[in-house]
Amino acid sequence: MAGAAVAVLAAAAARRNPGRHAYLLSRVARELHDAAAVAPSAAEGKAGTRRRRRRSSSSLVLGPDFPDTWDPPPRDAARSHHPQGDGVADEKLEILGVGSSDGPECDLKLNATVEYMLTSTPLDLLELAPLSFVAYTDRPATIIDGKSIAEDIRLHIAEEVRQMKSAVGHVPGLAVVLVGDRRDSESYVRYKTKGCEEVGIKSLLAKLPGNCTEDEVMDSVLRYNEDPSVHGILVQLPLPQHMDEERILSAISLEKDVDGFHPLNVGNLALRSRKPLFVPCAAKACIELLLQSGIELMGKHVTVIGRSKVVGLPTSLLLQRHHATVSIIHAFTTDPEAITRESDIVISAAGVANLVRGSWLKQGAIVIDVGTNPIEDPTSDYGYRLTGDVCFEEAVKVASAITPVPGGVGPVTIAMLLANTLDSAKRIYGLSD
Ligand SMILES: Nc1nc2c(c(=O)[nH]1)N[C@@H](CN(C=O)c1ccc(C(=O)N[C@@H](CCC(=O)O)C(=O)O)cc1)CN2
Repeated sequence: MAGAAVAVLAAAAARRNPGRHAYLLSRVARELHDAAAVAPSAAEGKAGTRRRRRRSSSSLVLGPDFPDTWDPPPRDAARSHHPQGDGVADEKLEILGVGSSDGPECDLKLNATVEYMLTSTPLDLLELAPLSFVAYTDRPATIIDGKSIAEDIRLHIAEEVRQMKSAVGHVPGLAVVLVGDRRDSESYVRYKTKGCEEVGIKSLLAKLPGNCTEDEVMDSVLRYNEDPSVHGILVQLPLPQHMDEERILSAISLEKDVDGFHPLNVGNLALRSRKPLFVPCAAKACIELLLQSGIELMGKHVTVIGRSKVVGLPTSLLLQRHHATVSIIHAFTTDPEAITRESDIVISAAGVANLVRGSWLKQGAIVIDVGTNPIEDPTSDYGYRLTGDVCFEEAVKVASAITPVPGGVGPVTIAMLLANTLDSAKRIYGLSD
């Protein structure tokens, strides 16, 4: 909302409710401040450089509400994106053969190396190239720095939490239900608790043994539903096999469902005429990373790999709300490479290490890697390390922008959870914009 419009609303609300007055005025100041900030694009600067970003508000994340008329889309929106310039004519490309191999990371063999001076567009080149060849540019992709984006978002949330505290005397509260002792789940819950501490959100944890009953989990959820100091509730997934996940997630109060997994929130995300109260955090993180990198979604061909409730499904629904053309790839898809090779943007949430090879990508594609897969690594202190779904060392040579693992989608996912918890508390205290 424009700063001036917020100012008018703030003045009107102040007459009705002086308690909101100070809060809304500080929001006006922030809106005006944000309006002056320049939204960066991946085209600007090198990865990792600190710069001011405009945070995408919840309504921006849900996408613009345009009707489905079948007029041709604006030309700009449909053009393919290359953050480091419009097209790569005259750019030197290395054409590398791909075959079986002893490559270090992604089992890549380079059979032949041919250098071309490219005088046409990358697409033309790929059409001319034999299928078994992949074009690698000598200009590596921009690395989208999720850690730094998450840090900016947390600073913004911390400021809003302080304002809430002085306006209504309360801070947002997040309750987590953790069942069992999976090491990965325990780490993710630790990140969530630490994130809460950093921004001033109160966190509560119900830790239950893996052999507890479904009703004990339900009791924790129902207790948090009734607790007025709790504005967000999540049940860490996966739950042990013997539990009915859908029953438990449906028991979370719709107004506190900060993971957005309640069937009504998922349904409202799927229906374009409706607004869900919450959007799942990883899906929101993918869109946030793309928008903050200045990447246009309307009219783009985006392929989502995976269709889980946690990432793939909500991401594909959210992308449609942004007017992207969405392909969904899953374990039964025949020839997934053929689909990804046609895509402007590839978002992978398959949970399979190094599934997406360089040869799966179109030159200049944007790659968002949601996978965090543990793979054996005797050189690491833990005996394993995390790797994404995408073979980074190959993809970085083909893509124009890519998220790393770790340090890409993960930290922004946690930041989105904090943002959802703040939004929930604002809604409950009548402080929403
Ligand atoms: N109730 C939920 N359960 C699960 C969700 C979820 O959103 N809600 N998502 C995943 C796990 N997850 C959050 O819960 C999650 C996964 C990974 C990260 C993250 O920050 N990863 C880091 C690397 C982690 C490391 O080094 O250990 C990164 O990518 O940089 C955050 C959250 C399944 N369950």
